Amino acid sequence: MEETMNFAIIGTGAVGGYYGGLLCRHGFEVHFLLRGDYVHVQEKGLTIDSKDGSFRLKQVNAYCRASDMPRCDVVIVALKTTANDRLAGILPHVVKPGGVVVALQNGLGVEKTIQEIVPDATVIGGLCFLCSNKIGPGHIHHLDFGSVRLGQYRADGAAAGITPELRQVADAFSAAGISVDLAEDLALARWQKLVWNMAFNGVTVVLNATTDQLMADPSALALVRGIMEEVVAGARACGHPLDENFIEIMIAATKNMVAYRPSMMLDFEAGRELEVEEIYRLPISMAAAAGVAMPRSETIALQLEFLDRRNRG
Ligand SMILES: NC(=O)C1=CN([C@@H]2O[C@H](COP(=O)(O)OP(=O)(O)OC[C@H]3O[C@@H](n4cnc5c(N)ncnc54)[C@H](OP(=O)(O)O)[C@@H]3O)[C@@H](O)[C@H]2O)C=CC1
Ligand SMILES: CC(C)(CO)C(=O)C(=O)O
Repeated sequence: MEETMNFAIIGTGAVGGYYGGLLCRHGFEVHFLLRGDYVHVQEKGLTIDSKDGSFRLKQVNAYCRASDMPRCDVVIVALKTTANDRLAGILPHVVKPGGVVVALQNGLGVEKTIQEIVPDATVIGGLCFLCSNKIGPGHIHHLDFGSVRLGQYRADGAAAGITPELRQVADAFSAAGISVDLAEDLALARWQKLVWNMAFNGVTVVLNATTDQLMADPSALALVRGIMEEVVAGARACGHPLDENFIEIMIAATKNMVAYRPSMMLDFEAGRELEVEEIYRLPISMAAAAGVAMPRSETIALQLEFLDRRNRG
């Protein structure tokens, strides 16, 4: 499959536009599904401003209807999770029999949703360590980082190990210049990423402060740390043994990071719906079912829901 592997990008925004753009630039056949930017991208292509080297793709395969797209070997889902209710009308049209779907999204539960829609597909989860933003029609600004951790989904939540499909997708990403590492246990990797996302995505919105401002203030840092402790406890109760010193690793990494607005803060500022369900509600309810309460995270989730409703009228 590798030589002729073709890709569909479902949601050509900060993540889909960036990684899809890199795959396309490398020479892979890539088909982009768009919404608001369709006419612009069909006429003018995609522009990627990147700290690793900017580039323009003058002509791309652009679509506004999934039913017009060819079936692809690898379908990359890069919608906001708030749009995942659209996937049932999209994926059955674009996934080749025996194909692979890669969910490049934050939070929990996204692979389960996808597997239920396309039961015969191999489903892979992708965790993006990326700072990217769509700043105009077909115009992506990649600010920092860019690596992806890929792991294969299993419905029972057990570690799937490193499968041939996982390697094939990783090889294609690497060939396109994307830094990839492989997770033997996708569920563990998703909880690890939540340690950062549950602490920073919501708190930056609620306190209207960037990551560096939170790190510099003892009260905000105590809140961040407290949420991280809850996530580690929740993960452990759900059978994913996160190490206690993982928190210190995340804190140290954030201290060394540039002042940053996580994707949820960017969504809030742009008036977009917040990904509260997958980043907060699902982990909180899974931890509760396993006997662990997450009171700080619950409070942040309630505040986010209020702010989100008010923000979007
Ligand atoms: N941005 C980042 O740096 C990071 C993001 N993530 C995660 O990645 C995921 C994707 O986020 P991101 O790329 O930032 O989001 P964006 O909002 O930038 O991109 C999503 C794209 O999906 C498009 N879209 C929405 N609904 C449809 C539809 N029905 N049909 C076709 N296209 C549609 C949107 O179109 P339109 O342009 O019309 O709105 C938009 O361009 C999220 O889960 C996020 O949390 C994770 C790490 C970092
Ligand atoms: C961790 C980070 C910042 C990406 O690297 C992220 O997941 C987000 O912005 O939501």
